[in-house]
Amino acid sequence: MIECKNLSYNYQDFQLNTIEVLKDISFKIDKGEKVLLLGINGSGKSTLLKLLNGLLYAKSGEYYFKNELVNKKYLKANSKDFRKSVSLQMQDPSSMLFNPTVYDEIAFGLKHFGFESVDERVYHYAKVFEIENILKSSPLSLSGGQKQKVLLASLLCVEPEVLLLDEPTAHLDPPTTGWLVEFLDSLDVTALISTHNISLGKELAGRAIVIGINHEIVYDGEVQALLEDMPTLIKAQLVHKHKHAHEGVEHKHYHLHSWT
Ligand SMILES: Nc1ncnc2c1ncn2[C@@H]1O[C@H](COP(=O)(O)OP(=O)(O)OP(=O)(O)O)[C@@H](O)[C@H]1O
Repeated sequence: MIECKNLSYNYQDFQLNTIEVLKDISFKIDKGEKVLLLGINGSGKSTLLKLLNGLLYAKSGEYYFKNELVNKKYLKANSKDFRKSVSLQMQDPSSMLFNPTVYDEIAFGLKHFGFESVDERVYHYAKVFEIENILKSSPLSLSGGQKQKVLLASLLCVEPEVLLLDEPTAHLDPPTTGWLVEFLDSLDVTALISTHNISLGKELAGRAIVIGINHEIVYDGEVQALLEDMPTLIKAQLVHKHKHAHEGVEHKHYHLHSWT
């Protein structure tokens, strides 16, 4: 479904220095596969998701979607189909909510992509995400968790084939996080899910891709094997040290659990 071959990307800072953020990234994701995307702050996860959503173009290397090379020419010719098929949830939900009401927000994509029974679908997804009571509210007046739910409802209602999720549980409370994890598990969709909450790893996906501190892939394999691979976790800085006591003896050692 998705294939990246030797993708690289860089930005320029305000002094026009080149900043490498993705180096020689290669992987394949099959249809229906759910994959975690892990890496420290600034390792390049959001940039990779934007490349896969066609918001950015690779500086070198190739990106194939359903065996088609995704470049400017492809996107010009297939923009609508591609946008309907590949949905990106950006890290900050506020940056993606622009309609006057929650109802309009969910209906927007449905109307844009020519779905029938828009009203019925909006109410269906509002029910699924338990946001029926805020359909008339302005998205900007909502809490972080409510915004996240509205955004996910507006993306999922057009039934994308690929979901690119950038920290989908970031604004959610523990019960809503649990609900979302189960909900994603129930979806028959291909997904690449960026998260810092490694403790949710096994619930979210079977496979993990880890981008290391040098912006290269340092691991691509089973989540469970990664969780048992302390040298790789330390190398990619996916574990933390903090002080705590066992039987009254205070000490520090590496921990995998999330802080949240
Ligand atoms: N538009 C931009 N212009 C210049 N530099 C950028 C831009 N967007 C991101 N960067 C830089 O690229 C690097 C990778 O950023 P990116 O957001 O992809 O990382 P990330 O792994 O998603 O981080 P986080 O876990 O903090 O969300 C960072 O150093 C960031 O400062």
